[in-house]
Amino acid sequence: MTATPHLFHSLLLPITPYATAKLRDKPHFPAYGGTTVSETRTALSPIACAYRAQDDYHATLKALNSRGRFPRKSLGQHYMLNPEINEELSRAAHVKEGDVVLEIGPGTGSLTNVLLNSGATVLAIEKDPHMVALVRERFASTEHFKVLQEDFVKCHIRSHMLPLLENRKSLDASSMHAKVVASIPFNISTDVVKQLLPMGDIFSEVVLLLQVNIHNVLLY
Ligand SMILES: C[S@@+](CC[C@H](N)C(=O)[O-])C[C@H]1O[C@@H](n2cnc3c(N)ncnc32)[C@H](O)[C@@H]1O
Repeated sequence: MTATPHLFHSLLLPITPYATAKLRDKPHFPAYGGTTVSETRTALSPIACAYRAQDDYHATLKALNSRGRFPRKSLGQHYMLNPEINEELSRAAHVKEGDVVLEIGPGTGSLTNVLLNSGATVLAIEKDPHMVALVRERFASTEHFKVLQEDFVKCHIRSHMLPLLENRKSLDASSMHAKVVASIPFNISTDVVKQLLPMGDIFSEVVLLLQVNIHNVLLY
């Protein structure tokens, strides 16, 4: 079966309020500087605000500074400072409990955090070894996260995804497919799309945040 992946950019769904009750039941992942989400939540109310605040401008800067890192243009390191967009990306792919999600370039892990909180298992491919170390440490407490230090353009994504999906053969047909949700490095956008297009047998949903001009080039 071959399905054409869907690419979203400006077609993201309208922003809706957070499902705070759902978040309360989700596992808590360590945030930067040793603070845990649960600790942040007790200090702040409502819960949704604490959750949002975790990956804002200051948290991202703190995470990068903690490792002496600065965004590198050569790696397309533009970090998401608006947590609502990450929520939108996850929602556009209908990410739910039990899904297997491929993320390309997790960076500081802001989108990863949203995907894990939705109950997904996330396989992330990150080229920068410093960011690999950062997210590996951040999500060390969960078995639902794995990061590989690889160049996505060169990696054999099929061989990474198939074992994850094999484990789910006993489940219903919809769980035989994985999803891609990523805010991708702009400099490899075309290569990423070319690599994903023939993989409709593996991915049921592909939601990528693309630069506007690249989106146009791909459409016309
Ligand atoms: C646009 S940032 C997105 C970071 C994060 N998802 C966010 O929204 O804040 C792109 C990320 O992809 C990584 N990256 C760049 N080139 C890559 C490649 N060829 N393969 C895998 N990851 C790459 C960068 O190091 C960076 O972490």
